[in-house]
Amino acid sequence: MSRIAYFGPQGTFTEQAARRLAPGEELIPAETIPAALAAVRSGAADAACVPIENSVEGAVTATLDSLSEAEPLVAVAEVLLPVHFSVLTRPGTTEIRTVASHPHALAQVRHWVEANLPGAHPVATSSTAAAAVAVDAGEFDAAVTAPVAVEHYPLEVRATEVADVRDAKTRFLLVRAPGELPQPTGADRTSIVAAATNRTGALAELLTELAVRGINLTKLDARPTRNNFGEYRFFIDFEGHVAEPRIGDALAALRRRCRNVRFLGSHPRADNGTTEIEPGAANEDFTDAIGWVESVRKGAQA
Ligand SMILES: O=C(O)C(=O)Cc1ccccc1
Repeated sequence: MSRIAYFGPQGTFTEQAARRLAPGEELIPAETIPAALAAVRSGAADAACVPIENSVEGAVTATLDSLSEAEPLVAVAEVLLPVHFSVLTRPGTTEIRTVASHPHALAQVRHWVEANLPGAHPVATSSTAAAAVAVDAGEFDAAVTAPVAVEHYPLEVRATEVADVRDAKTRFLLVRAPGELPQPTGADRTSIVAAATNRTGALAELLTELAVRGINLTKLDARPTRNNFGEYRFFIDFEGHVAEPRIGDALAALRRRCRNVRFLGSHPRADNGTTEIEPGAANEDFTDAIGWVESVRKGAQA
């Protein structure tokens, strides 16, 4: 059985994602996202499940930052979960003055809280389930949690299906130490983090390397390197798998162009997205073109 570290404690959305991505495996809760990833780096876990992107709040920056630091890890699978919340209190609570949750959850229920719990103060906790733990301990009055949290903590459900934005979704990754990659499926996602050189047009050049090969971006985030003010790393997701000639060609170009490129994985997409390929940018076009250059070099044809 594999050991899967996940961003816990029990009852987080990430635990639900881990159950979907690694059914039947041993799940080990970690208190923070960096701790879940550190468990893989130290060998305490075989893989980790972490949130990466939310349809309302955007990137989960703790995940981006931890993936760009320390030993490289690669994403091997992803799952997309619908996100709506339950509001839990200690049984018998009459007055709600504080509402605790993960910042991504608080951001997604702000209007609901204003309308339904006027005057209640939002308080950030490390995860939605950590908010349930804190409410159970009497630290706060209400927790905004995943629906499953009530099965783990002795709290009462005050509201369900709470969400300012309907159909919000969060994408979660299963991350491992580098090793054998998942096979390409034809509907894959590749992720990298690149440090562009610090000069005019560097990011545009980097993106052009993808654009000229007809590669469709699915996400772009910038995060500070934390070393020099104004210096950023770019986290780029795009359609395709590194095993494909067109993607390999683009990665080789980025490797030439950038100060540093880290490969963060190629794996099947969970959003049923199709891969758009521009005319002249299909794998066969790349293979054919490379073959043609080789034959020109050998003097076989011009
Ligand atoms: O705190 C959790 O339950 C998480 O897994 C992170 C999160 C928070 C809000 C929406 C989706 C995921």
